[in-house]
Amino acid sequence: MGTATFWWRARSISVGVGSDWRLYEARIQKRGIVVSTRRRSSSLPTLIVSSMPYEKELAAAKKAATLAARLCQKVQKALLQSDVHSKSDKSPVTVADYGSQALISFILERELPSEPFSIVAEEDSGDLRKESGQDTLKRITELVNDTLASEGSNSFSILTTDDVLTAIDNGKSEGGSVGLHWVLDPIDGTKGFVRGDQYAIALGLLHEGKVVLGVLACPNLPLASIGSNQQHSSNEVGCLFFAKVGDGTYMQALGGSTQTRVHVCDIDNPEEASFFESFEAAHSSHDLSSSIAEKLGVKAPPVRIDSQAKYGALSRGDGAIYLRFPHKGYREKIWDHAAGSIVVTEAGGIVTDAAGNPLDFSKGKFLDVVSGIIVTNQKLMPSLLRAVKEALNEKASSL
Ligand SMILES: Nc1ncnc2c1ncn2[C@@H]1O[C@H](COP(=O)(O)O)[C@@H](OP(=O)(O)O)[C@H]1O
Ligand SMILES: [Mg+2]
Ligand SMILES: [Mg+2]
Ligand SMILES: [Mg+2]
Repeated sequence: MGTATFWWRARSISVGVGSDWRLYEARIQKRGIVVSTRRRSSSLPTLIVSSMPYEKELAAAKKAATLAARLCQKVQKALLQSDVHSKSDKSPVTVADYGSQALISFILERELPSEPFSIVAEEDSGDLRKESGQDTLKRITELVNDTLASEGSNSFSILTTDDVLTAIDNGKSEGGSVGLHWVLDPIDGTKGFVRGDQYAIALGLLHEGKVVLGVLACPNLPLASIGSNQQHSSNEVGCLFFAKVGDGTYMQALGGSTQTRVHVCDIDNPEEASFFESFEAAHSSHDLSSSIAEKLGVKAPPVRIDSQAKYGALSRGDGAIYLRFPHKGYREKIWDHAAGSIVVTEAGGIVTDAAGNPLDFSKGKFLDVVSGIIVTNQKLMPSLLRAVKEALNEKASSL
């Protein structure tokens, strides 16, 4: 008889019976749990169970977001007026938006062939299927193929215009509280992108309605801190933030390989804190956030930048607070917060609505929040919540 042995490591459990497992091995991989059975011809079985949750999903997401960032950088450099389209909500949608969505959808499906594939994404192919969209569709297809060719593999696929439409429309999933769903904003901060400022490629993964991993590619974000009063000799830009549930948040240079673990700042005195908000006053009330900042005693002026780059910057301690108060009637979408929120929470921060409730990503594409979204570290959250409540009450009584 063989002996039974248990090994415990940080994230794996191995149960072994017997000592020689050279002759047979079968692996079943399901939802990040690797189960291996190994036996030798004399039939002593060995069962190894190790948990590496979402490891391959994270690798695929980083690859997809990095390539999409390359595509977006190319377009932003050569941004032509004709690349800007108008959708019913009047937000500019660029060739890069569609190209990024098609590329990410294609790469995720290619890299994870054994998994059921579902993406909740911002764009759909409606306009590109019209006669008037044909030139744009050709341009997108060329861009996607050029980017795939730049991946360096000899056997890259060449996508047709139909393949591109199909890849974009993979993003029609409704999400929800059951199973695995990718959540994609192919360019978050489209207005910043068109202006030549900050934007992000934001990709998250939901499992049973909870965000379990997130990747944020921020091609124009400096690698050095952007907090107020910071001066750095390096002006290198391009950051990739990524986080997996229980594993912390990391940052690396886009296209680089050295990763650094990041943490939110540990300031507990609001007078030393600085805060982020949207560049666009139409997306978030600047008046309300300045009233909150005043109540808290924040001295520094707001840092206004576009996109989920704010979550990334906060996760590495560039600023202490992010305030977002959309104007009446606006409903938040999950792709604007899924990746950013896990990047911050895994770095030690807290993301809630204005009433202190955690964000609920399990209800489909909308993210219904009370009044707005607030983000900060553990120490500042109680006083921030008090200031938010006071400012909202004052606003309500002045109406
Ligand atoms: N009226 C509004 N209020 C709040 N958010 C809005 C808005 N109109 C658009 N947005 C969202 O704000 C996002 C940009 O965030 P930020 O203001 O932090 O830069 C946009 O993402 P897209 O650029 O992906 O469309 C869009 O989803
Ligand atoms: Mg948009
Ligand atoms: Mg967005
Ligand atoms: Mg977008």
